[in-house]
Amino acid sequence: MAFTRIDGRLVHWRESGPLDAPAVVLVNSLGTDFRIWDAVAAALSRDWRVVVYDKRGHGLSEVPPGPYAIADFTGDLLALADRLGLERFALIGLSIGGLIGQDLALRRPERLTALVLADTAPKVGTAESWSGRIAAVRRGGLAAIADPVMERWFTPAFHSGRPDDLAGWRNALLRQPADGYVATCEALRDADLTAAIGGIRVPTLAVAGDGDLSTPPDLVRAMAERIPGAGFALIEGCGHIPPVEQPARLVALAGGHLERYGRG
Ligand SMILES: O=C(O)CC1=CCC(=O)O1
Repeated sequence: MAFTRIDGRLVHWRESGPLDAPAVVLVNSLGTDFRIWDAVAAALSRDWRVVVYDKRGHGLSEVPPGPYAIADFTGDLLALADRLGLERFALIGLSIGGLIGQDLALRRPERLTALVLADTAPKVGTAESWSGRIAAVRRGGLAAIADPVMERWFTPAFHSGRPDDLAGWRNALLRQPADGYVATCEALRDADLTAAIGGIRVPTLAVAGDGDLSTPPDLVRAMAERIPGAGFALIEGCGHIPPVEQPARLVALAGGHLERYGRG
């Protein structure tokens, strides 16, 4: 693990795999830090230079005052890529991480070799749902929303079959900075790339957990249908967080897409 300052703000990041291999950056969802990628990074780092990082407001990275916008996260990612000397890279983005990937593909397509959009959409949730969540966290902290979030993150089979893992990931959510969480919800509340994503020209694969309650498969499929040439694949037995619930299946799908396009 490593820390670096970008624009004066501390960023927590880690890389693995051969430094001379083509690069892939893994971009997190709301309320998670880069530990969700451990199994995926371990598998991909056999062939790829894998970079993970805690986006602003999360994990051990700094929590600048909100509200944030998707463009802020995109700028942070580009600045980190510049610092690490990644001229071009593939991106696997989960949920808001996928929104950041869509935004980057629209703003700076020349920086991306390939895009994997996992459990995401050009617009996630509604203004009302985000406002409700923001108010709940401001009142009661992350504990106020942890149970319904766990229902969305993981399938009933995960809840019943892996209770200790469930408790651990619930702890991971509870320990995210509440101010950073709220500021990120504000970015999600305000983001709508629906009209823009038809302009994406980066080779894209969309994947969705069949049991995802946050960005259900039909929403993810509809996004793929708007992006020229994008593929779509379903991950069975999976909620909103495939790198935790079905890492091997995500690696198989994303790895295939990276092999095809990510070496460019
Ligand atoms: O917390 C959730 O509902 C899941 C989620 C929505 C956007 C994101 O990044 O995660």
